[in-house]
Amino acid sequence: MRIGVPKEIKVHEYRVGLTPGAVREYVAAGHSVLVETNAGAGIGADDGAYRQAGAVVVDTAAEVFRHAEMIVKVKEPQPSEWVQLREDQILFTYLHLAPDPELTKGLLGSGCTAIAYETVTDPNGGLPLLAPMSEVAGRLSIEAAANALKRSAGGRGILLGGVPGVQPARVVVIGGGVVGTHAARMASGLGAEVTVLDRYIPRLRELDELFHGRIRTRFSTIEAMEQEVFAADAVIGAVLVPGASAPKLVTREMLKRMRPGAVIVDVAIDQGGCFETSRPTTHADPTYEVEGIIHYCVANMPGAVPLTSSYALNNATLPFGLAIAADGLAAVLDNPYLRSGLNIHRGRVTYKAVADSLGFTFVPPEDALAA
Ligand SMILES: NC(=O)C1=CN([C@@H]2O[C@H](COP(=O)(O)OP(=O)(O)OC[C@H]3O[C@@H](n4cnc5c(N)ncnc54)[C@H](O)[C@@H]3O)[C@@H](O)[C@H]2O)C=CC1
Ligand SMILES: CC(=O)C(=O)O
Ligand SMILES: [Mg+2]
Repeated sequence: MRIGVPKEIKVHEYRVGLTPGAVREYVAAGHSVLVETNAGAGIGADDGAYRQAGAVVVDTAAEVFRHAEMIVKVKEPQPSEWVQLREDQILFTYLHLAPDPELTKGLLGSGCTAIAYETVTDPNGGLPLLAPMSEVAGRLSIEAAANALKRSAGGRGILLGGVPGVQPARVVVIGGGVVGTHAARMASGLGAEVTVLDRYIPRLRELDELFHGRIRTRFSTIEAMEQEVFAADAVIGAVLVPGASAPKLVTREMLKRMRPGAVIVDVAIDQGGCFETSRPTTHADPTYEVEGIIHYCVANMPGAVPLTSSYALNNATLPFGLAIAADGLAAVLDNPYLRSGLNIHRGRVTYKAVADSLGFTFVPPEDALAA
């Protein structure tokens, strides 16, 4: 198969769909790889490194989109990218369609087959292609909170870990999955007081074991949420209902009862965010204030640490990308992980939570692929 890797064009997005090492694996398996010039600049991989790995380096994204049978990216296609997609093409990348009707319509109109990293699902309900970036974003969320809490940034001026004799910050993490666990690990490691809210009790048990009592866990009810959020210095939004728009768990009214200068980091913003007042921001201008609360809502947090993130992402995507390259749509039909990753195929929405969120008719992947 001919694989194409355009340079990422989202604001301050420095990751790359394939590292030179991943290119080498595709080439070793008999595929050809087209890479846009400078696609790897953000991870210090120059065109020479890609050529050495066996890629053909081309001058423009247009050449990549014209010739490739499968496009491998990181972020959801931007408008100038989705207009270049076509019916016989496979797109393999993060999509986050539920909060994005324009992108969904664009992909439907292109006729392409779009497989979303974030809904590729293992037999236990785990999300193996989301997990590595959730690990990164969870860890970064505490750095973001620490920065925004500084007085010079508009925050309360509290140091996460405090110092001997002065109490540390209270960090509340809503959602104890991958993002939440890694946020809790960083925050407790820095000495903050950490509480994790989740509505899945087995997960709370696992966290209790994992942290040996160094964090508190609470079952997520409206009452628990209010008590924790009102007393928090920083709140991390880390919930997920796979593929669906995030539930709005903290309202604008609730912000009025929070501590002035407290910070919210809405990691779930890529699925629409779990705070009523969240709107996507970029690394160029990451924060804004509502009701005296600093909001950090960057939808591509791992893009800030592209070296770590690109390698972590490629480790996870490589076997699936190779399977698609080997067998095309047959791999998507046969492999249950990839079947659950299929979000769009030839003008149909094939992921139920996306269809439900946006009001489209859901067509099961098996039916869409058989048509
Ligand atoms: N902004 C960014 O750059 C990035 C954002 N993310 C996003 O972070 C979010 C979380 O991802 P993961 O941790 O991987 O998901 P996950 O599936 O591992 O964890 C989600 C957790 O939320 C819990 N949950 C669901 N509804 C809840 C509710 N109403 N109240 C309390 N808990 C609830 C679930 O029980 C689960 O434990 C996703 O939206 C993901 O796309 C991930 C990576 C980067
Ligand atoms: C998961 C995601 O949205 C990201 O890594 O940017
Ligand atoms: Mg997005």
